[in-house]
Amino acid sequence: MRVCVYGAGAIGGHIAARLAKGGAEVSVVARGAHLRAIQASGLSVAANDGTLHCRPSASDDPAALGPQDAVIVTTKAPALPSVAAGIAPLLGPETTVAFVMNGIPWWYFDRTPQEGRRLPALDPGDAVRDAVGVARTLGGVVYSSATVTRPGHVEALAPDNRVILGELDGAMTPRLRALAGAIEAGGMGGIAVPDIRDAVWAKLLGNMMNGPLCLLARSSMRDTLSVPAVREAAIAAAREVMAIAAAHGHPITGQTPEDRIARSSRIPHRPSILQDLDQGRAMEIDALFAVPLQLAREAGVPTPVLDLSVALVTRAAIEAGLHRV
Ligand SMILES: NC(=O)C1=CN([C@@H]2O[C@H](COP(=O)(O)OP(=O)(O)OC[C@H]3O[C@@H](n4cnc5c(N)ncnc54)[C@H](OP(=O)(O)O)[C@@H]3O)[C@@H](O)[C@H]2O)C=CC1
Ligand SMILES: CC(C)(CO)C(=O)C(=O)O
Repeated sequence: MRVCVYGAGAIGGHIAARLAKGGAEVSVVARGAHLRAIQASGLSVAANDGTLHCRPSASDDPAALGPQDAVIVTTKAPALPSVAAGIAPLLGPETTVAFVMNGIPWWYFDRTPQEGRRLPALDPGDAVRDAVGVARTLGGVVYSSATVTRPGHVEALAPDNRVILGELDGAMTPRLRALAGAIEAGGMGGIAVPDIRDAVWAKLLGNMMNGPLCLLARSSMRDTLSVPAVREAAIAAAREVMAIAAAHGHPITGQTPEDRIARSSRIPHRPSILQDLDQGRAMEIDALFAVPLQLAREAGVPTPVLDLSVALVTRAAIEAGLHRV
């Protein structure tokens, strides 16, 4: 299977290495010093089950990589317009494109009773929709705590490593199973599900519970959540996310806020949105925080803890020049 990972940073680098380990023919779109390091020495991932190393074809020009069986997009949400502008050479008539990212996705209302509704903050001018098309699109969510530690090197040491994929209409199609299987073959969970929106909300629980608080504390999940008052705020935020998800028909089941916080409290990872603030990169404020809170307002769900924490981190992002309203 020919698979290109578009935006092979922390998460994309980890997925690319897993795909290569599983036997897929992998290429990556990357840029800058990270691209040059991959071209020169390959991609290394320090994972919980050992170090992975692969030598994918790598370029910042998708035309150099050509049409694929599948493309996995793993950029940050604010980079999606650049993906829309670049992706055409990777697409053949049958190419699947999986968006494996955090937050509410641009395709959220497609193939639902609200078909036709758009989320302009997530896909300005319908650029991704027009470039990729809904028919090719798979939704995706990833559990992994990953960081690019230096060009060409990713660290992803936490034990929970899974990619969850789904068709937008819930069908369990051969292309969905094939891509999940290619990831699974590399030793990372590759799970095909019939309701990817449930998985989107379950993942958002972690991002909304931890993200704003870690941003305010400028600290890892483990350090931030070690403070009892902060842990209480995180539990309150998690309850708010669960209420929004349930109000939109995607109840988060099988875990309590306390379970989720106990898991996060063990991980010395700086959430990727904090890594963006650290490194001066555009922040995923809309996908992770603003759009979910817009959905809360629409459903009449009160979210006082998130309202305050998100307002503060949005201010910080604007002040840092990493977000625009
Ligand atoms: N890191 C983590 O632990 C987790 C992250 N996520 C989610 O996964 C997604 C990816 O996050 P993460 O891997 O951390 O992000 P990274 O910033 O590490 O990786 C994204 C990569 O895409 C590159 N990129 C962006 N646009 C282009 C382009 N047009 N051409 C070539 N390369 C491009 C970036 O380059 P450059 O650096 O030059 O901008 C960067 O290397 C996000 O939605 C995030 O929220 C989900 C779970 C955990
Ligand atoms: C923090 C984590 C691992 C889960 O909430 C994440 O998704 C991120 O770093 O963006």
